[in-house]
Amino acid sequence: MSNNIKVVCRFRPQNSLEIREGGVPILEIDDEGTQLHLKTIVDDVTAGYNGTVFAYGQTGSGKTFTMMGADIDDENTRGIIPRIISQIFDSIIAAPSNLEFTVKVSYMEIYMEKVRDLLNPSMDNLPIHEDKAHGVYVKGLMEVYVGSSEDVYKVMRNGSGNRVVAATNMNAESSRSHSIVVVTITQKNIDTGAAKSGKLYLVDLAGSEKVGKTGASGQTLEEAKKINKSLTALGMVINSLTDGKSSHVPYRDSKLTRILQESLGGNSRTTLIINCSPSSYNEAETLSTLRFGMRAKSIKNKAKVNADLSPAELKALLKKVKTETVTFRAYITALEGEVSIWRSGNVVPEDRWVTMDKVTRGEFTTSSAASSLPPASGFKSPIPLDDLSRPATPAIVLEKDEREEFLKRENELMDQITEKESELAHHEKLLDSLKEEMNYYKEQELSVTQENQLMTSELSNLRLQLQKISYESKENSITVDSLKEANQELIAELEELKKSLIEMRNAQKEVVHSDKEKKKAEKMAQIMSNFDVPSEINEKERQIRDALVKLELDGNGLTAEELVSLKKDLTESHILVEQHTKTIDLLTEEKTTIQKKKSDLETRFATLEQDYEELLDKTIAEEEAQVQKTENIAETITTLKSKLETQYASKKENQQREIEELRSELEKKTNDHTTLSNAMNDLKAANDKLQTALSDQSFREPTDISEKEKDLERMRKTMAQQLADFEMMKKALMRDLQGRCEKVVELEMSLDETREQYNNILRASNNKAQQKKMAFLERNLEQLTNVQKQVNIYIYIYIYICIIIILYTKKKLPFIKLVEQNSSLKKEVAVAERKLIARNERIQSLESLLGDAQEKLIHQNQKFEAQLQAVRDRLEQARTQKSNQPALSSLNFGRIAKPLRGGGNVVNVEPSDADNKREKRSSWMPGFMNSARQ
Ligand SMILES: Nc1ncnc2c1ncn2[C@@H]1O[C@H](COP(=O)(O)OP(=O)(O)OP(=O)(O)O)[C@@H](O)[C@H]1O
Repeated sequence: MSNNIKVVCRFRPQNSLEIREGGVPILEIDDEGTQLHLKTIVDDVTAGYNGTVFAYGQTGSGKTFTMMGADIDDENTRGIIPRIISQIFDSIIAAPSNLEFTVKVSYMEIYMEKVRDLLNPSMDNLPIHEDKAHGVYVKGLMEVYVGSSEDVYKVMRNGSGNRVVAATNMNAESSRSHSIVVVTITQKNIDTGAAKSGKLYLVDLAGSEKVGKTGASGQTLEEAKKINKSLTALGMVINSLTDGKSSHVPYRDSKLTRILQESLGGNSRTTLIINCSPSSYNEAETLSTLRFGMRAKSIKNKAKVNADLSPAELKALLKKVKTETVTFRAYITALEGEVSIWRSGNVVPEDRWVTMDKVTRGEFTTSSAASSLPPASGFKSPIPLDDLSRPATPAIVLEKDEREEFLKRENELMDQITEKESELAHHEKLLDSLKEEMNYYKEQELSVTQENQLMTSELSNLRLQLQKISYESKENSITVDSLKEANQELIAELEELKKSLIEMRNAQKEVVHSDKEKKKAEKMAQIMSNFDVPSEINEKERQIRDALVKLELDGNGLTAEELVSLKKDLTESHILVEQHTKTIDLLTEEKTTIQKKKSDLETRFATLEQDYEELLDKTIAEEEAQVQKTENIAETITTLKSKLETQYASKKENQQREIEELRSELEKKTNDHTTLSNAMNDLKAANDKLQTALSDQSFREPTDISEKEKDLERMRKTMAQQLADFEMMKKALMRDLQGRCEKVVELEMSLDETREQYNNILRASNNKAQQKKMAFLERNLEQLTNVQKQVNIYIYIYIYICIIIILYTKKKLPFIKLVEQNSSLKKEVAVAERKLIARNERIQSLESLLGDAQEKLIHQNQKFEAQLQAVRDRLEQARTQKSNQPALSSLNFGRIAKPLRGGGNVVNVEPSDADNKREKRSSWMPGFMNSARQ
């Protein structure tokens, strides 16, 4: 019984894009035209018919919205598929209780012209097979047993998550594939054993696209091309089915049409939903879609119940077939008999012509048929040998065996094609990964090249630097040499300066010495003027001498008493003189001590002077060092200053103390001198007295003159002796005094000198001045450094010119020139050799560095490759695991068949019962991990 494809149309409201593009609604739908009931198709499928519902339309027209709905869990917005599923289970519940149902669900998509199992996405290129028992089916597609709508929803949620969608200008979530949900319902009458099975294809097609509108590019564009190509193939199939002329229907032109072969002109009750946009913006597409629907509407399908007969029915059928066979055999035999008569040239009267009716009525017996001739070759049975309920592919009529053979061969070829495709895809992937790898290596190579270039430039920079440094070092060594020479010159100059300084100092010393002498003389004169004692002594002496002379002249003038007293006086004088002598001794001792002290002081002074000299030298040396270092100048100066201050203070203190001591000694001496002068005065007075007494005596007692004369002579001699001694002592004392005074003057002058020197040092060590000096010296040094080369060059030029002049005069220029050139060349060669050695060393080190870097790179590459390989292995492993345990972890319920009993009872399959039942239904076996057809 033929049945036309039902076509319904759904218009969605205008979307924001259409409104933005100025689209306006181009149709009106009345209230009654808004509802669609698809319960009939559900009943058909549960009754054993195949059914198909598919949505067709341009992209964004609402196909997915129609088929799946906005929300599968929302009663109001869920689409046709969940509603149909729900109705299927409602129908099962409503069915008689002697009917047992099983429901299986598969979910696939055709993406980029490859069949991909959405419940086991690793299977992304499944082959399409066809055989007599199953018709067209996808080999290896997972089928999940479900027991309720919820189970189906779960499966669908799972599968929908694996669908390929992408955003286009026309749809934020555009399906890039045709998705097909297959629900297989098997019904078994437990009373009769009769079974029926119906397949429901719920198809959400990918939308046809105008690339200009969708803005597809890259992968999306590739997808669009494939989508449009398969939709064109669908259109061609529909055209072929409906134009009434085509003998061939191109189902095999696309995977979509091949899978939907039964739905289009075959064993299926099909409903096509046309999804359209109401907007003028998509007017052309809407019209085209509507035309597609119109054409599809005229496709005639031949749906039949897919029944598995019960044993009784099969027996009856067998009996019937056997009877028919006997009849046909008799008919054939009768016909063959007739044919043989005709062939032998005889004529068979018309009333004897063999007909089926006559055979059925028994007019021709089997025995008579058996005696007839065998059938002629090329004889073909008029009985249709194939089940023509399914569209014949290929169109040419084939023998049953041939057709089976053809399908078998086709299946094999399909497997091979799929295998090749998978292989191709694998190779493409490999190619992609290799390309990626190659790109990576290219990048690496680029980076390495860049690095190499960098390193090369670095190397050349380093070489340049090396050359520069070696050149600079050479220059520096020359500079050092010239500086050394300059230094030596300066040292010599310094020596000369020192010498001249010493000379000047000596001259100055001499001048100072003469000045000193003068000053000394002046001072001495001044001091000595204070010591005018000798005149007094001389006076006394003169008086004594006069008295003596007088005594000599008037020898008898003294009395005995006078003489005694004179003697007494003389004795006293003698004692006094002795005392004075002692005092003089003491003074001499003191003088010695003072002299010693003086020498000590002189030594100390000399030491101080030496210290000063050393200090001065040290200061100069330090200054020189400071000039070189220009560091810690202030500190050094401060230290130096403080040192000098301390030294000066201590020196000053010592000298002050010494002066004080000398002054006190001088005072003491002055006191001594005063005492001595007093004693002299006393002595003078005593002498006077003595003279007086002597003069008196000379008048009164002229007797015993000779004795007295003798005594007097002795006394005179003694006194003269004493006087001589005294004079000597006086002279010595005066010398001593003079020496001391000289010393004092010298010390005072030395003190002045030291002070002056100290002031000089202070002036020299003055911070500001020192800093200025330092700055000056620094400037000098800088200038010296700056002009060093020039100076050196000038010096060299000068020396060279001098040498040339000298040599020229000696007429040895050419030879010397050669020698010079030779030596300079030798030097250059030596420098070049050294440079070369250094450069080679540097190159070697850089090469080793480069080698290291390359090694590192190779190592990294190897590491990366190993990592990549490991990742690949892991990926491969994961894929294998996934394919071995296909997506069932989330779909555990699908591993075992869930028979449902009509009336709403779920068949309670206890393990043992189930085993018993499974003996009858191999597809329900517990070990049935993947119910896909193999
Ligand atoms: N009847 C409708 N009422 C309200 N909105 C709708 C309707 N039909 C579709 N839409 C909305 O239009 C947009 C596109 O719908 P959908 O994704 O179903 O289109 P499609 O035909 O499947 O597109 P494609 O072929 O690109 O996959 C969605 O946002 C959807 O919610």
